[in-house]
Amino acid sequence: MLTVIKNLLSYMRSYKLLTSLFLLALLFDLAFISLAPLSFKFIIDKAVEPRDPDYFFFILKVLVFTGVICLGMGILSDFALARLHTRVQADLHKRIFEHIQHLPISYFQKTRSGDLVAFFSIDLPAIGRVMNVLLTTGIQSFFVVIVSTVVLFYLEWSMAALILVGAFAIFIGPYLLSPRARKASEDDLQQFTQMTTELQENMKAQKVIKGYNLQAAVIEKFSSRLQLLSATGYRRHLMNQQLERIPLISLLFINLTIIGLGSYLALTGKITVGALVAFFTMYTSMGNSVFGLTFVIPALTEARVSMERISDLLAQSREANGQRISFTSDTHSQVDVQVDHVTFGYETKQPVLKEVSLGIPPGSRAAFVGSSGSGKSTLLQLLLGFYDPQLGQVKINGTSLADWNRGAYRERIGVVFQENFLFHGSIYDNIRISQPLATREDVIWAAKKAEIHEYIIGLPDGYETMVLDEGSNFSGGQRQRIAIARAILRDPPILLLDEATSALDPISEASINRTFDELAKGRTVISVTHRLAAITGYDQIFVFDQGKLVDQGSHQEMLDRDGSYKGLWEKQSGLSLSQNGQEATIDQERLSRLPFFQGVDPAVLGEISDLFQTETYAKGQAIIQEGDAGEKFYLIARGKVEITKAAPDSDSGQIRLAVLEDGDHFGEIALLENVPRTATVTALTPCVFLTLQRKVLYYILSRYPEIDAHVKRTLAQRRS
Ligand SMILES: Nc1ncnc2c1ncn2[C@@H]1O[C@H](COP(=O)(O)OP(=O)(O)OP(=O)(O)O)[C@@H](O)[C@H]1O
Repeated sequence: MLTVIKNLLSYMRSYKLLTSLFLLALLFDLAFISLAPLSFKFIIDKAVEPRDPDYFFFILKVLVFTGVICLGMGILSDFALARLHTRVQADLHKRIFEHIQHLPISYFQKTRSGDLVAFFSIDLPAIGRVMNVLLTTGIQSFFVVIVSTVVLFYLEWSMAALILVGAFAIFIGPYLLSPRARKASEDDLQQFTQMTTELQENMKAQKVIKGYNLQAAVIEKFSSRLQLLSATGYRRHLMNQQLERIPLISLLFINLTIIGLGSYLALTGKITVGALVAFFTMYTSMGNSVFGLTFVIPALTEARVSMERISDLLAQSREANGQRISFTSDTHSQVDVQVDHVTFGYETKQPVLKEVSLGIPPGSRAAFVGSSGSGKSTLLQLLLGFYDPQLGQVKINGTSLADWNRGAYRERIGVVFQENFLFHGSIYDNIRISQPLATREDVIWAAKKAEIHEYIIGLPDGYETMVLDEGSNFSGGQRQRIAIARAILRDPPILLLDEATSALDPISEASINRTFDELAKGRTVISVTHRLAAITGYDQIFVFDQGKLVDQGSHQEMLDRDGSYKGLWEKQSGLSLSQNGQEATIDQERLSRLPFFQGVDPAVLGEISDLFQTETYAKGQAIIQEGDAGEKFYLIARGKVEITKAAPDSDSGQIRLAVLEDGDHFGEIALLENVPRTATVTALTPCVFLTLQRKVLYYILSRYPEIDAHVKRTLAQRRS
């Protein structure tokens, strides 16, 4: 209880005047409430029994006069409390929100969103409640109990002493129960935040849930969650009921004792009738106050849990922020990036980047390429200062990023992520967010560069069109273009692109890449991409494999070197897309590099390449479902897919086996025989595939028995 009061006082510290006004007004109010019952003693003993009307009216006038003053004071205290309450709540909301904004990205990755929401939906209201209850019922009851106790001792000490013993019993029960009650509150809160996290996830996952017909499974999972929540909720309610019930039983016991003893004392003439009536009235008022106090206890227990959660949050370290260096206007276009022996892992013992060193001179264009999961995006996030390396350092213009003022540094960065968040608000505001000083013309200029202007002005509300639900009323490509417009509008000296065109169709992609080329002049551009054709003109390409930098140089230099880049390039070459991105083709040479077609006559390969069909899939769409019949082979002409398998324990969902991208293939066993698919394949970005049906392939091969045998043998070997 003391901790809660101490915390409340610290929240109210900034409002000393308002708090003093409230307490003063409350004091008047309370003085009247607690002393009014004493008037019975004077009315009965000095006016009613001696039949003295003058004295009676005198007391009545005093009562009315002080009553009116106290009523006014009571109203004043209500106003003061309302203001105090809202200001303290607003302060706490702001303080928590502000603190959350400065927490490192890693905090958000390990914290469930339900927990964050609960700070605002559960903890702050609990603090608000206890503040109200303590400052009204709490203080009032406490004050009345103290004054009444003194007056009761003055009226009749023996009965007052009995009440004190009873009061001890009233409080000792809840005191002993409170650790269990607190634990019950904590458990319930934890279950509640887990439920809200699941609920939020469920809302976002509706397409996947419906696409995979998972309704029954998620309802069942949610029901189990609700059962756990009901169990903790039941325990919490029961505890709170008991906290209120135990004092009531003690109160009943005291009532009975006092009635018996009081009447006996009056009967034997040890106290006057006036004193007895005053005693009972006073005692009743005290009893009500004690009763009021019993309501304070559950509120205190809840608030204590919430205050602990909030102070844990506020104790979380903020993002490291060097104070020394920030950009000056003359360094605007001079950003030199050095990565110096950097080792980093999200989990300290599992490095995702190992001893990476590279340099990107000012005004140059660099690309990070490599297989999925090789650490490209992670390095980009280190360049953004989202994480700090465990070993080595990232240097910007020769100074370690740790010494930069991160806010000032990031203000000079334009970044386009793979997934770009759009805020609830107009398209105009969503673009302008990167440059609050931008004029309407600037915003339109950026939108034109990002090739989204024409689309926006075609909408009924144009730039004022509202973005709903994180941008669900726009396509992935449109969202990406809005994000590109944002980055362009910022006019930054350093542009970071993380698969910035992954959601665009090939024509738009080529055209946006030309815009980026144009924008690159005088800036440092760092692009993470798996689409090598887009970066052949870059000054430097860095190739990553399993967290290591394995090759670097220009496109041509690395092709000449026959290193890992050449392998990546060859995988993607020989596949082309029509301008509209709807038709893909594969050339003979590329086909001959597929393991099971190696050594096959070029003429036959020519025939086979004509048999491939183009299939397109939207992001999130299932291409193959585990268990389905397999009759097709897939080659990714463009896009990225995820291969997953149901976990052996059906509750754990899907296990990710691999991520494949441009030039990769899957499903070749289907060319051999119709066996059920052993995994599920889902499009992570919009995808274009070249597909080959077993029946169609075998129709061709049937004309070439030798080749037929060779292909079947190689496929069978690959299967084993
Ligand atoms: N927030 C995270 N917490 C833990 N591990 C992560 C996190 N983000 C990425 N990883 C892991 O770090 C490794 C490198 O991931 P990263 O995203 O940097 O690879 P990438 O080369 O950019 O891949 P992609 O092309 O698929 O985006 C992967 O094994 C990935 O699972």
